[in-house]
Amino acid sequence: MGARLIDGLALSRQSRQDIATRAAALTASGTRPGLAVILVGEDPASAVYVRNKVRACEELGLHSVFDKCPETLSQADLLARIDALNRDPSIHGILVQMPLPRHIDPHTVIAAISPDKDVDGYSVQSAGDLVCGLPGFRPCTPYGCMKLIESTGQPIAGKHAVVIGRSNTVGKPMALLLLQANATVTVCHSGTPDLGVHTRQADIVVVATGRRNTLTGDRVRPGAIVIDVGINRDDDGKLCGDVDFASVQQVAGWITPVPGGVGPMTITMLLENTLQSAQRHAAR
Ligand SMILES: Nc1nc(=O)c2c([nH]1)NC[C@@H]1CN(c3ccc(C(=O)N[C@@H](CCC(=O)O)C(=O)O)cc3)C=[N+]21
Repeated sequence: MGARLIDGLALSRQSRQDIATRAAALTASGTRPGLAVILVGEDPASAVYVRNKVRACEELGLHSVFDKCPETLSQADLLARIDALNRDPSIHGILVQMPLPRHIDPHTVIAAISPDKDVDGYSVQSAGDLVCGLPGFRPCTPYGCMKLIESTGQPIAGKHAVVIGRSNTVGKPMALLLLQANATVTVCHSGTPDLGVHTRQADIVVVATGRRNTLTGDRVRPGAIVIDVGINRDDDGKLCGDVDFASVQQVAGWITPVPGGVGPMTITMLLENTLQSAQRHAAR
């Protein structure tokens, strides 16, 4: 048997077609959605992701600005660049790629982005909107995970969901989105003594620890939906997730691959948030 694959590339392709159609309509009515991406430094993985984001904008007909800054950029200079983009009417979304060099404080940088251009959903305002169930920007990775889970056609309400990881960017917002969809939610983390006790009860497992082989088949309930947020390299240098795909795939009902699962949907939801921001801007 084996799990059915949740194809993040196929779902991305469908969703991006829909975003492109809505973006074209908004552009025709006078507002072309625009995204600014700031990269500080030379981290090779970050360079790949940022390039993918800018390319996705171009493919969908969105306006994009790519600001590539040297590793030595001062925090004051970064804040000045953000301030200019905050006031630029052609820009509806601002993304500062993480991680930042050590001399720059990420919280200060996120707080400098105008809350109505926070398409990453990283600001305290966006986090508060999510906690309170108000409309606002949802963080792209957990937002994409929700779309991947929904694409199975299985109901979320009433299900037991286990989130492994508690980061501000993935674990915490993921738990809140699942809660909003009426799942019963357990959050596990590095201080959880026995992960399997929880994951064996789960109808849905989202793994976001950044560690290979966090979840193995013996800790999965037969038929469960497994979403793998991780991006790691195995001993051969090949891209792999946080899930031991070979063993989990034999037990689970559905599973996302790495690559081709959560990654492409993260970028798709960034485009969706940018479009929504431009729509809100046009309505004002
Ligand atoms: N301000 C900010 N916003 C982010 O959204 C953000 C960030 N910083 N910092 C880093 C993480 C990571 N992230 C990814 C997005 C797409 C893929 C992606 O497309 N992955 C492809 C593979 C790409 C490859 O070949 O390496 C896939 O999974 O199929 C991966 C990772 C966004 N992040």
